[in-house]
Amino acid sequence: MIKLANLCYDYPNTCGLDHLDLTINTGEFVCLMGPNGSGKSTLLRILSGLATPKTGEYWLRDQAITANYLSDAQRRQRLHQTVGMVFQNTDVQLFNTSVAEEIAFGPRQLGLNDAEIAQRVTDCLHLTACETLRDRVPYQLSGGEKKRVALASVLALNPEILLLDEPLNGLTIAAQQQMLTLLQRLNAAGKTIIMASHNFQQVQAVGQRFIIFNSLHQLDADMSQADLQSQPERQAQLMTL
Ligand SMILES: Nc1ncnc2c1ncn2[C@@H]1O[C@H](COP(=O)(O)OP(=O)(O)OP(=O)(O)O)[C@@H](O)[C@H]1O
Repeated sequence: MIKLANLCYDYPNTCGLDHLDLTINTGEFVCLMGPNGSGKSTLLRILSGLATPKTGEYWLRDQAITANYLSDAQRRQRLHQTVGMVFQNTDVQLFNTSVAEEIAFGPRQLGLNDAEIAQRVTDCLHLTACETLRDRVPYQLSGGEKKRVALASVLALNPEILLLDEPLNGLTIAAQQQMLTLLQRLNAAGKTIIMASHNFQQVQAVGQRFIIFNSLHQLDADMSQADLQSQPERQAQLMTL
């Protein structure tokens, strides 16, 4: 579904990703791990179309996602319908005056009718356990509530692929477990989940595949949950991130 070939991304003064080759198949639950600054967020930004690589290729099914492709607003919208992103800092994502409006925003941009929009809002509020937040101002919510609302607003577009940048940050252990349970349910329903996380303790039982970057912004390891379980040294390393 996703194929990256020899992909490099440079910021003005530093490398973001160095020669990445990666294939992610439909329905996988992938955890991106690695030290601070190793390139996890950069990869998510590229996958979501917010950044384009300097060199290399990004293919989504049989479509090359290039700067030229993304220069067209309709194609960008098509990508965002397929690939939804929950940002690390949810404040950049929440800008409407109520939670219900926040969730309705994407479907409205798609031109859905009022009944369809209302249905999606109700469904996504329910799915993310945000019903009681419906009329609240998103900006005034707690960190954990904001994460759930940001996820609800992304789910309202019904994307096939969900990208999440540190979705457990700032959540209590109970809220982390709720978030992971929800992501597992979405994965079981067919969504591909690609999640950057430092929290190996929590994600080790949930992720089916672990893609690990090193401090040189390179792919250090790519292993299944079963492979990882047989490598205590690697587990110990991930515990320190
Ligand atoms: N906007 C930016 N401008 C310049 N350099 C950046 C920018 N964003 C990231 N970088 C650099 O690119 C490299 C990769 O950063 P990235 O944010 O992708 O890492 P990360 O693995 O997500 O880190 P973290 O775990 O701390 O969130 C780092 O060296 C970082 O300093």
